[in-house]
Order: sequence, then structure tokens, then C-alpha cells
Amino acid sequence: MKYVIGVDLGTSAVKILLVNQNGQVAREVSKPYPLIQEKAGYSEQNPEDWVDQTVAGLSDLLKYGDCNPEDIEGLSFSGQMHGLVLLDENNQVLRNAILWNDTRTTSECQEIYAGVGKERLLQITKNPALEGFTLPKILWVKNNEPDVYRKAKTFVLPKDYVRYRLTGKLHTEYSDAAGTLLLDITEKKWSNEICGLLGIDDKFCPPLTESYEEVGTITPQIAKVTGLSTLTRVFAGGADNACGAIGAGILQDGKSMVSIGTSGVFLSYEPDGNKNFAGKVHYFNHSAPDSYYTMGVTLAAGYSLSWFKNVFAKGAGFDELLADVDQVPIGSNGLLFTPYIVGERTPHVDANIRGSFIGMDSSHQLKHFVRAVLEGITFSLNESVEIFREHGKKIDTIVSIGGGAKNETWLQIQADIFNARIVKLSSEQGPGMGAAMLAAYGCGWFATLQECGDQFLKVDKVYDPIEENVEKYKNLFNLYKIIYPATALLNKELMEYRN
Ligand SMILES: Nc1ncnc2c1ncn2[C@@H]1O[C@H](COP(=O)(O)OP(=O)(O)O)[C@@H](O)[C@H]1O
Ligand SMILES: O=C(CO)[C@@H](O)[C@H](O)COP(=O)(O)O
Repeated sequence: MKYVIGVDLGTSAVKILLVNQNGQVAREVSKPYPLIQEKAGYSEQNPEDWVDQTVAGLSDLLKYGDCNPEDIEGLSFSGQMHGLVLLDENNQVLRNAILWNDTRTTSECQEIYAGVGKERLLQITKNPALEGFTLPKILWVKNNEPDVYRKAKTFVLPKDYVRYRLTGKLHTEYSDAAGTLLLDITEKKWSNEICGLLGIDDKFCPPLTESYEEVGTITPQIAKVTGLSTLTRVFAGGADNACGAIGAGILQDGKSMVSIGTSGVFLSYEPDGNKNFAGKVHYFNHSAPDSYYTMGVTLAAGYSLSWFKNVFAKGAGFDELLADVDQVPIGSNGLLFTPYIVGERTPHVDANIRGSFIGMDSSHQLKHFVRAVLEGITFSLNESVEIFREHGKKIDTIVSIGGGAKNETWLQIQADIFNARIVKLSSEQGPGMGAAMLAAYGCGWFATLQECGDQFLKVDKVYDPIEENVEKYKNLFNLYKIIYPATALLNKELMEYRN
């Protein structure tokens, strides 16, 4: 039997899947790493932690999996998007990576608009300047850490750095380049115009390739420590949402998915880069050939739940924490939660907004708060679904992936709030599966990714919306939407009290 490996460099952990030629997951390993949050709005990770944990995970996979290393034909990557990894002339890391959920760059976003112009930026990149994207982070280092910036010769995205350490070859690929705000996404070229207007040397941008291109093989040194073969072919891989979409079978017009990982995403396939959403949703190159996707992003989706668990139920597992939520009625006995604990992106581009529990009552117990958190995260994603529907998209079926797809009650809540059929696949690890599919396609096992999906992806269960619940949630959603405008000013004023 032949195998491929998909490495998903998530925000909470690296998750590695060993997948056989039939698409069955033969073994999976997960290795966590910490977030570094020095101040409110800051979010960093040490790239060395990613490398160490990926190497440790691959070693475990090889040690305890019963497959011959030579039978692993290909390996590819999926990675958290937008994170800035700055490298010097010897490709040494210059500082911690600044992540996608770091919002320190509001003034750099203004600098981008002032230098490039809002309209021109949207024409070239199809996206607005958001704090989470890579370009504002590059400018932040330029403005605030000039000594570090002077030494920087190039940058890459998180999974590109790990791939570099495994192969010795440095690249990025279009799906992650699209999230930098430096790519002309329809021309598929770094924008010399944006670089020029913002004083960035265009040699600073790394070489570009396609997600399914072979970029190298495993170095002898990495082969020695992990047990991998130096013959295993390495393919570039993609942004986690592009890979998640591949792993959820979002490969044709009309297909949509929701992903609840650390962030939350509602994503829809686009056959071309020519639609106009006026920057209200993100518009990026897909990792599948000649295609795109659009998405709305909730910054703290699964992260709101893990934050809640760590603060109020430390030591409990997710299954234990969620065990009673099906006994709590819709609306959590009059308790609403907004998941803005690190600011928000869609539909409210606001680095200052913070979360709320509205309607706390002395009768509320832990389970009411937990259900309110699940409902609030899902309401936030429904604001993205609403934008797509307002733009004429028909959304009646949504594939659900990520950690949030592990819980049955939450899947039914998704069906009822989105008013759409929710499909759960046999593996909820969309991004890792998408990376494995890119490797399988790159190895020539299938003529198209679609053919690979037909073989690899299996529906486990579907959840249909329940009419009575849909009606109740429609009313609650209208109340939920009042919270943002009602709390925006309050949260702005509270900014000075946050460290
Ligand atoms: N059993 C579970 N039930 C519900 N949610 C879960 C469960 N396990 C994990 N999660 C949620 O999934 C999130 C992690 O999802 P994952 O897709 O692994 O994230 P990432 O790719 O960002 O590292 C956690 O923050 C948590 O909110
Ligand atoms: O910033 C975005 C997308 O624009 C995030 O979706 C990141 O790509 C992180 O993903 P997860 O770790 O939550 O999967």
C-alpha cells in the first residue's frame, strides 16, 4: 500500500495525517505549541516550536505506524495563514512570527490606504487592508523594529518556513501569497506597484509556486531524525482554508464550508477572480488549479470556547464541557455571547471590539454559558453567511470541518442557525486531508483533485435544520446583531485599561 502525509500547521497544534491510497487515515498525530501574548492585541509563535513539534509528530507517525518509509510517496502542507516569518540573508529567523490574529497594526493599515489608495488596493489584491494580513505586519516591523527590519532579506508564511526546514528549499505558493496583501491575485504575480508605493524591495518577496508543485525532497538530516525516506516527494501545499476547502470537497461552484478551528470561517468556491464583493469578504486564490474562494472570518471561534474552558473550567476536556449543552434550551435561557475576545474581522473590521455576555441571570449555570458561547460563535459566522446570501449565493448545504465539527449538538446548532443542511465528513480534519490530497494529486495518483475527493472523502452524517429551531434562532440572531453597535464605543473607551 502507498501513502501520503498531510501536515496541518494549525494555530493550536500541528496535526499530521498518514493517508493510504484509498483515502483512509491510517494514523494521526497532534502536537501542540503555545501562543505568546505579551500584550492585548499581540499574538506570536516561535517558528522553532513549529519545526520541533512537526519533527516530533513525524517521528511518532513513523515509529508507531506500520508502514514502510519508502511507501510514503508524497508529503504536503496546510498552514495557518498570514503569519509573518522574517528571515535574514542566511534564512535565519529574525524574531517570533506575528500571527493572523495579532491586531497591533491598525495604523499600518491606514499607511497602506494612504500609500496605495483603497480602490487600487482592492483592484490589485481584491481585499481591504486588515490587521491580520501580512503586509501590515511587515510595515509594523519596519516602523517599530528598524534594526530587525534592516537585517531582513525575505519573508515566508508559517508552513513555508517548516517546509524550508524539512527540504532546504524556500518558496511560497499562491493561496498563502494571496493573504499577504502583496499579490496581484488575478495576474498571480507579486505586485511591484504595492511594493514600490510602500518602500518595500520587490526582491523581498519569496519565489512563487503552485500548491501541487513538487518543491523538493526530505533532507538527509530530517530523514535521520524522523525516519522518513529521502525519496518522499514534497509538494508546496496551501493556506489552511484553501486546504480545508479541498479536504471538504469544495472544488466546484455552489459548494460551501464552515470551519471552526481557532478561527471560524465560512467559505465558498469561486470559479474566477472577477466577482465583486467590495472587500466585504476575503477573496483568495484556491490551492486547486485555476480557481478562487471567498470567505468571512470570525477571529476567535474555537478560540472563544478554549478561552472559556481555560478560564472557567480548567482541566475539563471539550467533550466533558459540552456534555450538557443539549439540555439547555435554544437561546441559553436568555444569555447571548459575542466572540470578539481578540477583536473581529467579518463583518466588523474592528481591532478594539471585545466580547460580551448579555443577559446574565442568577439562574444561569456553567452549561448555559457554554451553550451561549457555541451559539454566539455560530451567530458570528452567520453574519458571513448573510453577506453571501445578500450577494445572491444559494447556500442550502454546508460541509462542516475543524474541531467544532466534533460535537453533534453544535452541528445541529449550525444547521438551525445557518438554516442549511450541515454535512459532516468521516474526518473533520479538512486542512490535513486537503494537504494529503495535494500530495496524492502531485504524485499523479489522480488526474484531478475532484477525482481524488471522490475517492478520499466520505460523508459520515448530515444534520437538517429543524423549522421550529430555525424560527427561534432568527429572532435571537436579530438581537445578537444589536450587541456590536451597542458595545463598540464602550469597548473603544475600555482600550486604555487593557495592558
Ligand atoms: N470535542 C470537541 N467538541 C467541540 N469543539 C472542540 C472539540 N475539540 C476541539 N474543539 C474546538 O476546536 C478548536 C480547535 O480546532 P482545530 O481545527 O484543531 O484548530 P486549529 O487548526 O486552529 O489548531 C478548539 O479551540 C475547540 O474550540
Ligand atoms: O486568518 C485566517 C484566515 O484569514 C485564519 O483562518 C488562519 O488561517 C488560522 O486558521 P486556524 O488555525 O483557525 O485553522
